[in-house]
Amino acid sequence: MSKLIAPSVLAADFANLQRDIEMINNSDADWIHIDVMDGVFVPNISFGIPVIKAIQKHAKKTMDVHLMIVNPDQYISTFKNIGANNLTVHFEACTHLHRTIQAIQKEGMKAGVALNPHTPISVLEDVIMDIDLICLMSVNPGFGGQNFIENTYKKIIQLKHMIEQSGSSALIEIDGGVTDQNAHKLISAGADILVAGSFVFKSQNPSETIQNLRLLANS
Ligand SMILES: O=C(CO)[C@@H](O)[C@H](O)COP(=O)(O)O
Repeated sequence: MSKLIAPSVLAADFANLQRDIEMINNSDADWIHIDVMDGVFVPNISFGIPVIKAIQKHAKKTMDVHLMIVNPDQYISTFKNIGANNLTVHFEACTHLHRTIQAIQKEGMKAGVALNPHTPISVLEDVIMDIDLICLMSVNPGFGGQNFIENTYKKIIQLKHMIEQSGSSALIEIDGGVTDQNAHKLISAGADILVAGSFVFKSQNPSETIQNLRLLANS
């Protein structure tokens, strides 16, 4: 399977959101990554339902929605209705994680589980067969533009091993501090999807940057 690039619109220009979504549509990007932050689970607030509805009107790529919120269960059908294809919740925010995964899949979406940098991958042992996507946070969630945490490589290797041993088909997504300096190494360690916000949107030519990341990921 070819490796996927998911630009994170957290770093887009919100005053020109349609332009930036169309840039993603016309680029080599595979998914569009959408970060929802509630100011409770993480110390920042990003955007919510009305903005995602506006994104849906223009987005032509898979909408990969990452919830950094407490009580995600109460919004699952709402996110389905506004176009989410993948819905990722945080392990640290879910009391009944298995129930949450089932509820997401029942709505016809792919279910993802995200782990904060301090959370060991061993917490996924009993749900690994049930999830479609694991998002390893390679920065502390809440903000774009942070430095990549090097310990992530070790976690990718451990997770890849767990996936192979179990026979799970879950994909590994890396989120935070992804650049052209670490993209190839992340894929070599076992990553399947790279989320990149600042590196794409703060570059001179975001479309070319996406193309370059995709080449590096698949080289
Ligand atoms: O979830 C998050 C941050 O909490 C990410 O999706 C960021 O949007 C990644 O941004 P960069 O580190 O690539 O700027």
